[in-house]
Amino acid sequence: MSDKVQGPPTPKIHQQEFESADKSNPKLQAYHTPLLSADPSTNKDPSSVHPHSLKVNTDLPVASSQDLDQQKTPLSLVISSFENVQTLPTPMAYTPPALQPRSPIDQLHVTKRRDPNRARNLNASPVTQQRYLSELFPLPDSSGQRITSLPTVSEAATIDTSLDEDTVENEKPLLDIGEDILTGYLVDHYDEPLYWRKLNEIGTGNFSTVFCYESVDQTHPELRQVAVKRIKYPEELRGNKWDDSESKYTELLSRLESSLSRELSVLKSLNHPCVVKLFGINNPTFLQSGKPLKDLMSKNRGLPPCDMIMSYCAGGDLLTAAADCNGKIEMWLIQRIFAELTLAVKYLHESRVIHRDLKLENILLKYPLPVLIGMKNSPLFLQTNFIELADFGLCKRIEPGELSTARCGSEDYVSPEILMGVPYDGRLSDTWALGVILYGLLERRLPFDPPPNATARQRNRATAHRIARYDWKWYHWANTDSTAKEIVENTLARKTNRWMIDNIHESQFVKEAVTQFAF
Ligand SMILES: Nc1ncnc2c1ncn2[C@@H]1O[C@H](COP(=O)(O)OP(=O)(O)OP(=O)(O)O)[C@@H](O)[C@H]1O
Repeated sequence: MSDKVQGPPTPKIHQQEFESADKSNPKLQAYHTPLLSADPSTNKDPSSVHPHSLKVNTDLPVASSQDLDQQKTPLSLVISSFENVQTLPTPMAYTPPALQPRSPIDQLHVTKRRDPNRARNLNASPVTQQRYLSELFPLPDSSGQRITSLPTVSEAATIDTSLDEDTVENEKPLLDIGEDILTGYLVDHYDEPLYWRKLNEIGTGNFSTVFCYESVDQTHPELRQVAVKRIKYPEELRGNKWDDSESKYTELLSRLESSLSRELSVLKSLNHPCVVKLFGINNPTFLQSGKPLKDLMSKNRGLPPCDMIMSYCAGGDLLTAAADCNGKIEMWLIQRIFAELTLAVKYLHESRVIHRDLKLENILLKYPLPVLIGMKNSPLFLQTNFIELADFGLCKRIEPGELSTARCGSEDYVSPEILMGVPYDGRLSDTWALGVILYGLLERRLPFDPPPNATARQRNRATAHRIARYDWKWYHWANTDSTAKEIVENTLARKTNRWMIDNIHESQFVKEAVTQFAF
């Protein structure tokens, strides 16, 4: 059904000059931040722009070049190969009007982040950027500040509201047994608290900091080590400084609440070996209430922490793992990882969930890469999954045939139709991102990076520009055959011809691996 929806013609994109943070170093390549726009009333908060973000003016459907001329930020210093990855893309961040003076344009920022050090806990400072998106329909003028995920009206979370007020009233007080001890409750077992001890920080994203915890009593083998994803609340909502009678805060709070509830409710409903598991939560209200933040705030005077207790992936994320070995991952392992990823996405799509943020950073390895490689000759090889797909902060439940409008995702992985702001089939945008991932693993660079040996002009061209023109090609694999190539060629393609997840699943490359799995 969605294929019948025609996108606009390929946009004309004007390339303009930008400022370089270090013009003296020819090795530094710029990642480009396209300026997109959806709501003419939207303005940008200059303080919200990540210092490493780069904006390049593009003539995409909604922003005039004159407006875009006014926007300049420092370069993102990125080397677009795994050898020297410094930052990689961050999801699009949308800045609602907030209290800023109104500007003639509205914007959707695609910001950069991704320092592989973040996953190695090398004092990576949490990035203050926020994820997200713009909507095709206008946001209320009162919607303030930069916020996490912005659910749309049509994307409201599916929450179990059956318990609501009573549950909240009768909830047991949390035990306070030291700041390194986490009290948590398993999903649907909210009467029995369990305890974990903090070990270390294992990752940080725009919306959360992730820690490794070990179980205090060690009774449940599966729960011995867990990842605890602690939600970072938007600065504006931290502490008790804000005035909850002000509509801009109320709006921000309800968007945050809706987004968080959606992520939790989807995660709670999923059960697949290749998808990260939500074991529990530090406070049952987050899973039980239809309005957890408001309920908890009224009791706590301020936002209480939200700690999601999840399955732990000791190998960290695939981007960092690939960077650690300069992207040199053997073909059998690429095939294995990609086949598992295909199973995960197939499961999601069959469960009517779209992920919308598929990328190397969100593919977690169950064990460190050398351990996985060592498992090749072990009996466990086919019996255990190697990856888990994580970060459901932008996911959405869809109805059959439903098109989405929220413009969200991460710069290098975003499909042309999302970029152009037309209603899109989220399943096809997910398979586009799968094509980007597989290309990245094969070529050790992302498909819409400036080409190797790029001219200055090519380097300056925005990623969005290349995406909108389907401008990618093979380099390492130009003269070599592989069954993997057909997947990339059929996913980094126009939506009318693009493969769905079942096509990928049926491809020789994936089928060969999947038919051997015993998990
Ligand atoms: N279950 C886990 N096991 C091990 N590491 C994890 C786990 N979950 C997350 N991490 C690490 O923490 C990082 C951030 O997690 P996640 O992507 O869920 O956070 P986020 O704030 O939603 O990020 P983003 O800014 O991409 O939206 C991951 O890239 C990964 O390195």
